This record gives sequence, C-alpha cells and structure tokens, in this order.
Amino acid sequence: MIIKETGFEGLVEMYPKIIEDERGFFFEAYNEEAFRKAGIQYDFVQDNQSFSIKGVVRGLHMQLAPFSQAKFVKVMTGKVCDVAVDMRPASKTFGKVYKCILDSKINNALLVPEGFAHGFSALEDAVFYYKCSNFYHKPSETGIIWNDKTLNIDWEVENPIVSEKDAILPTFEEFLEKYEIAY
Ligand SMILES: Cc1cn([C@H]2C[C@H](O)[C@@H](COP(=O)(O)OP(=O)(O)O[C@H]3O[C@H](C)C(=O)[C@H](O)[C@H]3O)O2)c(=O)[nH]c1=O
Repeated sequence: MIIKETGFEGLVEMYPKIIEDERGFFFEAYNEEAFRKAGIQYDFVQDNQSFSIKGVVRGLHMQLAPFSQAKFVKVMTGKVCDVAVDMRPASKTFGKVYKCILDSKINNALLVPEGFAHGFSALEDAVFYYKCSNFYHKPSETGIIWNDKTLNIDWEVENPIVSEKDAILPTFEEFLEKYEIAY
C-alpha cells in the first residue's frame, strides 16, 4: 500500500498493492494492521455503499461531534471526483478544499478524517463504497451546499443531479454562523 500525503493533516490518498496473474488481479482492500503501521487508527463500525449515475453530486455532508465520522472511501466501479473540505476550526487548512479522482481502474482510496465535509461527483456511473468510524446519526447530520460561492468547487460535471436534501444545505458562511465558528 502506498500512502500519499495531501498537505491536509490526516487526509491521505492510498494506493493498494495490486497482484496480477493470468486470472485477473487481487489486492487487500483494507488491512487494520497495515493502516496501524501507517499511523492510521480508526475503529470502522459501518460500511456504506451507494450507486450514482453519471452527473450526480452527493454532499457535502458531515456528522457533528460526538457522531463525527472518519471515512475510508473508494469506488468499486466507475470514477468519481471526490471532495473533502477541512471544517476543523483549529486546522491550518480550515476551509480549504481537497479534490481527487477515485477510479476503479486503479483502485485508489481516500482516508477522510473526522471534521471534514465530504462529497463526490460521478464522472461515470459509479458504485461508491466506504467505511465509517461512527454510526449514522441523522440528528447530527449537516453539510454545505455543493455550489457554495466561497468554496467555489469545480465538480467536473455539467448541471449536476442533486437530492432535494442537498439542494437546501447551508452555505459555508451560513455554516460558520450556525455553528459559531470564527473564520
Ligand atoms: C448516510 C446514510 C444514509 N442512510 C439513509 C438516509 C436516506 O434515506 C438514504 C440516502 O441518504 P443520503 O441521501 O444522505 O445518502 P448520500 O447522499 O449518499 O449521503 C452520503 O454521501 C456523502 C458523500 C457522504 O460522505 C456521507 O457519508 C453520506 O451523507 O439512506 C442510512 O440509512 N444510513 C447512512 O449511513
């Protein structure tokens, strides 16, 4: 497994060691010991899977403490533009956006720490699969609207398909005001 730092504390891209033979290929999609040796220690308690047709944007979502979730995210099929926004007030990269392409052709993954707002756009029809370090807790769910002017994220899709719930998420500024975060 190759780990690539991103410049955001705790946010790392991961590239598994893929073993190919005449049948196809094999790789360890998750290994707690390998993660621990890499300094990544989460007790993942819930795995989620979603399917998105090309052009969908899901997010930006996060759960507030004490239900905040670290996520280990990847695609099983297809390709997405994955986005993580650092919403940790004490972080030197607070309010900064990190984007990376997750592609089932190379099986890369992203470890998103607690305190990040997370979303993705489906660049192709895609099955998205991720491990969470805390259970789903709807009352603590929040997020930021996908087309927020301050974050100004290029999702790399035209006229995205967005859920009714996501279409009314707060802006970045409204989020700061709602949760009394100085910026
Ligand atoms: C997240 C979640 C949702 N649900 C139910 C709630 C709704 O009835 C349905 C769809 O939920 P939602 O529209 O929030 O699903 P996504 O838009 O894919 O949300 C996820 O997508 C972005 C990219 C994330 O990073 C979050 O982990 C997660 O919020 O599944 C559950 O039953 N359990 C869960 O853990």
